[in-house]
Amino acid sequence: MGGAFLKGLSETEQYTLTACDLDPEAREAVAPYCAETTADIDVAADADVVVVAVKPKVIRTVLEDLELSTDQTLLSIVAGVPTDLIEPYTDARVVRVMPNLAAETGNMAAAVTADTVTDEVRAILEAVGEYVEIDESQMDVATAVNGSGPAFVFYLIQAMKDAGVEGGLEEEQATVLAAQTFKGASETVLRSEKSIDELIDAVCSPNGTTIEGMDVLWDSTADDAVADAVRAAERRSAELAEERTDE
Ligand SMILES: NC(=O)C1=CN([C@@H]2O[C@H](COP(=O)(O)OP(=O)(O)OC[C@H]3O[C@@H](n4cnc5c(N)ncnc54)[C@H](O)[C@@H]3O)[C@@H](O)[C@H]2O)C=CC1
Ligand SMILES: O=C(O)[C@@H]1CCC=N1
Repeated sequence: MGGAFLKGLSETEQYTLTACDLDPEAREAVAPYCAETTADIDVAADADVVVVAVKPKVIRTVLEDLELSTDQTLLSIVAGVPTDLIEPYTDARVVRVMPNLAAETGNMAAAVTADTVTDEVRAILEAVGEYVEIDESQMDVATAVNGSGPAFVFYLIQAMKDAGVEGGLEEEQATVLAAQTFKGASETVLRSEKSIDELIDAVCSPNGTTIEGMDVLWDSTADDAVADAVRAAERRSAELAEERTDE
């Protein structure tokens, strides 16, 4: 996720980016997008904003090694680790963000804690996509919707693509048609003033093809399955917080 963030930010040419990772392969992978890559965490002392992008179980070690001052911002993208567990380890202002992998293409959906976000962080998030400001109590569900969400959408694109292949399309043709359809539909939802129900209605020509497919979906439990997936991810995000609290 840190690599996706770096790649997206590098495209904007607005930031001087330094990547710090213990793994040489990880450093090599992001080197084209950074001014510097290093294993030396002390470089963080020179940054205005320090993004912590390690796995939840590693964050404490990293926080113990980071020495930041009050004029710096520590932006944590670590799932399930609340601000109040991070703050005791640092003098920096702590802002919690749940990003997603689409940062890489400048299409990230992110959620950020409203009571700690600064204009500096807003500018970073805006540079690589769209963000919403939420209460930290909503972070677990946001983690499920937009953090884990890309995987759920990949799954749905695959289901649509597979149906296209089964109907006779080439694998590549079906992939382009399914993925571009998700992309176009997403743009429509973001830009249109119509509700999603009104948009569905606009695609359903009277006695046409879409209404036949929609009747199948409306009669199915597809929406329940999606909601169950979001709830399972949300539960796991809350569990991660509890596991951290236990330590
Ligand atoms: N993968 C995703 O789509 C998203 C991930 N996140 C969050 O981002 C964080 C990272 O997740 P991933 O990128 O999936 O994991 P990852 O395992 O791919 O990346 C973590 C990186 O941290 C490095 N690392 C481990 N210990 C370190 C240390 N002491 N100092 C410096 N670097 C160290 C590892 O070498 C690795 O390159 C997690 O907390 C996750 O919850 C949040 C939103 C989306
Ligand atoms: O699966 C995970 O735990 C991370 C957090 C959100 C997306 N990936």
